[in-house]
Amino acid sequence: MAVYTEVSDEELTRFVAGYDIGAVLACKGIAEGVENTNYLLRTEKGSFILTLYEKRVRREDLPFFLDLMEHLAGRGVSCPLPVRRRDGAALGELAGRPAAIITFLEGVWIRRPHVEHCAAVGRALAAMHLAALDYAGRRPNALSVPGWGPLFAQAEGRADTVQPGLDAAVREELAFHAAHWPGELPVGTIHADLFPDNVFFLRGRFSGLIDFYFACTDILAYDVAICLNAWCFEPDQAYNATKGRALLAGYRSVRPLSEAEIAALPVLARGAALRFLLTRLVDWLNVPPGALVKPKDPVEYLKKLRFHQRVAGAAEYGLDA
Ligand SMILES: Nc1ncnc2c1ncn2[C@@H]1O[C@H](COP(=O)(O)OP(=O)(O)O)[C@@H](O)[C@H]1O
Ligand SMILES: N[C@@H](CCOP(=O)(O)O)C(=O)O
Repeated sequence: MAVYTEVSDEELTRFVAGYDIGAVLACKGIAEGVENTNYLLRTEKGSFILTLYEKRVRREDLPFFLDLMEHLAGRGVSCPLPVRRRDGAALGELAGRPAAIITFLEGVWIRRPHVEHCAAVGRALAAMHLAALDYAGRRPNALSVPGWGPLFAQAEGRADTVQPGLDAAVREELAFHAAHWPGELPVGTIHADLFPDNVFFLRGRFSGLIDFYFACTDILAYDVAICLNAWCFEPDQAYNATKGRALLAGYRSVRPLSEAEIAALPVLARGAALRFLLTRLVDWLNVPPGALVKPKDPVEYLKKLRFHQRVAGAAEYGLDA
């Protein structure tokens, strides 16, 4: 359960009184997510998500995320909407943290995605990329190549306690990306964390996207690579090319991928694997005392990285011609 910050009844009542959503009927910590504190809030006007933004979220980035949700929803992307306070602000302060209330999205996330879910997420990702083309907000990706070295420094020589050889493996990979990261691919607003737990389905059909708190301005095909990692590996970390083919075909049915984007997929997928390996490693080694959170396994992403290192070309991801 990700609840880093407890909220007293008095604080909550005062906070919610700033909104036009009626009185609080119930508020429960949510047993999912690892980044922020989330509560399911029920009021006289319905169900909402109350989020208190934690360590990785910089306060100055919050308008980018909240405005992006409004922009996407306005362009027909199914995603939560920030609820505005009576004074018009989408962002407030609760228990010493920046906090917002967003609308509740109906649906559930899929624990064991099938091929059709991968196709649906490919389509949804491409639709999000297109809908965000005219989004004016810009946010450089703090978790791209220049950020990976400083992130790894937070594991301070402790990587081998998690997996022998991990320290050297990460150092080699950092050097590889410093030399090979592609520079000329189409850039736009990316979700950057579109894992199965951030995509909802209702009665078997795609119902929407959540959790835009890693969204940033970066290479669009990098977002595709993140999804290949998150959706197309089996629990034993074997790559499933049928799922990969479905995800890529779904994406390309909405937004074509250029030859350069396709050629770059193996490097982007390696980078995506390293990025999540690093955040998971740092989180694994630094669980805040008393926090109700289950850190995610970094070694899972080392295995994915090893797969991409062996890939000879993008065709291995299951690309149709
Ligand atoms: N708008 C929403 N509608 C419904 N459920 C939500 C919504 N936002 C978050 N949740 C629930 O909270 C969980 C954690 O949210 P998430 O944004 O992924 O957390 P984190 O910021 O820690 O990554 C989700 O898996 C989902 O169960
Ligand atoms: N998706 C990341 C963790 C952060 O996302 P959350 O939505 O699960 O809080 C990972 O799997 O490492």
